[in-house]
Amino acid sequence: MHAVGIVAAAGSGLRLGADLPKALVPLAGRPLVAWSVDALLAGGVAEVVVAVPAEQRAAFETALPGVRLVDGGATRTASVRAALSAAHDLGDAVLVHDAARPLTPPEVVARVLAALDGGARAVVPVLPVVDTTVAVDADGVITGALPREQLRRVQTPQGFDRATLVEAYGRLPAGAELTDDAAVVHSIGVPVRTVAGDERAAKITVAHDLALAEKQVRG
Ligand SMILES: Nc1ccn([C@@H]2O[C@H](COP(=O)(O)OP(=O)(O)OP(=O)(O)O)[C@@H](O)[C@H]2O)c(=O)n1
Ligand SMILES: C[C@](O)(CO)[C@H](O)COP(=O)(O)O
Repeated sequence: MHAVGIVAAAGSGLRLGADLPKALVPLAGRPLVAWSVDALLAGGVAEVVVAVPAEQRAAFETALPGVRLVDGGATRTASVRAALSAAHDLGDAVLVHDAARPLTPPEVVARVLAALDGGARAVVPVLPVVDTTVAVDADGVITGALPREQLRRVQTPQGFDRATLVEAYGRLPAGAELTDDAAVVHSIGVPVRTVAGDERAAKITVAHDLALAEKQVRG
């Protein structure tokens, strides 16, 4: 199976609050996006396309020499759509990954690829929910507890049969924004399988996450 990786790296990282785009923020001296590209390649992806903020393209070319870059969009959905258009002729599988998950172990990538190889059209890595999880009303008052044994936290990379992902994005209305790519294929009725995720694949969202990742790298 020839798998192409798409790395969504065009976000600004408002919640992290750094003075450069989140994907370029260094972790142990290397930009987050470089770690995430390497994770995909180490796990068995053959080549990678990275969606970057158009106005920062030169900085990304420096951070990722020789890697194919495309201009991302205003939302994650738009960025993945742009990269998928650029990559649509490549490979029979596509793995979509967040630049913000730099320490994803290669085993997670390999598990996603193995499930695709086994015939799945859509695969996501997941983790159990470990806290009591509740719904609240507009005033923040709990309206009920959710059955956490049925809930999962969804990570990336998310893997797809290429034709399925292309069709799902093709049928998604322009301007629609979904929080991940599994939701895009689910919206056209494709079953999404799950494989085990990994706590080390945590998303860097706020400064505390970056501090934890630094500790993880430095041991
Ligand atoms: N227009 C966008 C927005 C997000 N992303 C990417 O989607 C991933 C997950 O998004 P998130 O962690 O929310 O990143 P940001 O949107 O940059 O963060 P924030 O919401 O704090 O600004 C990131 O790797 C980010 O670069 C993207 O490619 N294009
Ligand atoms: C794609 C994702 O990482 C799966 O958990 C998540 O939906 C991204 O959410 P964000 O709000 O764009 O960080």
